[in-house]
Amino acid sequence: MFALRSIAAPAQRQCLRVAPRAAAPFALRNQRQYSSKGEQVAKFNGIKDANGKYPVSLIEGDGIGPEIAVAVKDIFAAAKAPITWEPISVDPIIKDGRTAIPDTAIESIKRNKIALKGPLATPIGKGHVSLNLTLRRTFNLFANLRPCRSVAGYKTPYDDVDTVLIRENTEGEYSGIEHVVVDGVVQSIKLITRDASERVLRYAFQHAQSIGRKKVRVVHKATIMKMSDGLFLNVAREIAREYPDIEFDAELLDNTCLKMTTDPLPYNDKVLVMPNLYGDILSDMCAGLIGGLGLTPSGNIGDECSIFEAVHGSAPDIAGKNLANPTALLLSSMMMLRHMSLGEYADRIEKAAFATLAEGKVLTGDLGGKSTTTDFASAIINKL
Ligand SMILES: NC(=O)C1=CN([C@@H]2O[C@H](COP(=O)(O)OP(=O)(O)OC[C@H]3O[C@@H](n4cnc5c(N)ncnc54)[C@H](O)[C@@H]3O)[C@@H](O)[C@H]2O)C=CC1
Ligand SMILES: O=C(O)CCC(=O)C(=O)O
Ligand SMILES: [Mg+2]
Repeated sequence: MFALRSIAAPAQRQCLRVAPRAAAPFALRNQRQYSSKGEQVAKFNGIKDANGKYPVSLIEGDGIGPEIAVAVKDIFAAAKAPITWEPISVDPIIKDGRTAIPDTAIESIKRNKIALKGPLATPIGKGHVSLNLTLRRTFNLFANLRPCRSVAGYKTPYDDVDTVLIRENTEGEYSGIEHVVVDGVVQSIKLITRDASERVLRYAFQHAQSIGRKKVRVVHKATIMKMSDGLFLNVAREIAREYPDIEFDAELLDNTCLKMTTDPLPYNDKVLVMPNLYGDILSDMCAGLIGGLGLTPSGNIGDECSIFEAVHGSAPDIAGKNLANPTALLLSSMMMLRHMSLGEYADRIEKAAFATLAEGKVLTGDLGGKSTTTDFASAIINKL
């Protein structure tokens, strides 16, 4: 039925028209929400504005960010989603010698309790600390939820991929604690704490329950990082005892990479949870299994507020050319709508987006098409 496309040979990719996959939307549907301490908390409790709409802080971001943000805004407007965008700038400032985001941005996100974010570029080797990390730390967004599902109509060597990856989001290898020991010798500290491990692991078990998965797997390298990954793994074993109905096991990261790229389907019944950098890398790898970074969403989940963003970065190689695929940010905004209990809008928009992808007539270059970001957004709007 499908023309086989090779991830390694994008030039030979073709699209076929197929019926859209039955509505099986991204995570957070029927989501129970929990605090980092594991208590069930009230659903999203943002306050509507005078027009009866929820204000959402919007960080358009760098590179392709503004282009894909316009696409999402146009689609939301066409779907009459009850959202008022509140654009904010997170241009870095230095506060007490550290990279920080401006107070106006912090106030906006705290007030609205929710934000949609485009990609933010990080300078290499020098300059400010990653603003993505700064946001996650500032708002204590302790879990990064990264689901990845095959898209009907876009054929890759792997059919029906449906992985759910949860990444510790505030410490680990991303701590950025580095110093020069002596000239030519630097040290970088991977910080793992019991507290941060507990809250993300508990979230992983609760998320597994809420989406009906019976298995949680920790991905680690405690053979080598015996103390840091060892602590994460030990905490996982402790938390697992609180969830006797969920099967728990652990796997070494390198083995996970091998197995997922050989046959990802055995991962479809599991929730994977892991320290920060492993989740960063594995989530890009998973995107590769289904057709690339243009397709994968994510949510940074915290107790007070949550920020939704694509897995991808600012894509400087295609920025400013109207070539980017807005699907990843759009699906992130669907996760956001479901988080806000606005699932009926998410269902409608998602159906139109998946139908457009499945039809294969209007696709961006990353999926083998020739259409622009704007054309793709218009095609979705036409289906709404
Ligand atoms: N959460 C965030 O804001 C993230 C930010 N970054 C930052 O982004 C910058 C660029 O990083 P890269 O390594 O180039 O990774 P990237 O994710 O920006 O791009 C990797 C490749 O995927 C393609 N791609 C990404 N998103 C796409 C989309 N929506 N449609 C079509 N193609 C897409 C790009 O064209 C590029 O070939 C860096 O400064 C990095 O620090 C990287 C990852 C996440
Ligand atoms: O902050 C950055 O520069 C990279 C972030 C990243 O790769 C991610 O969140 O997946
Ligand atoms: Mg990444």
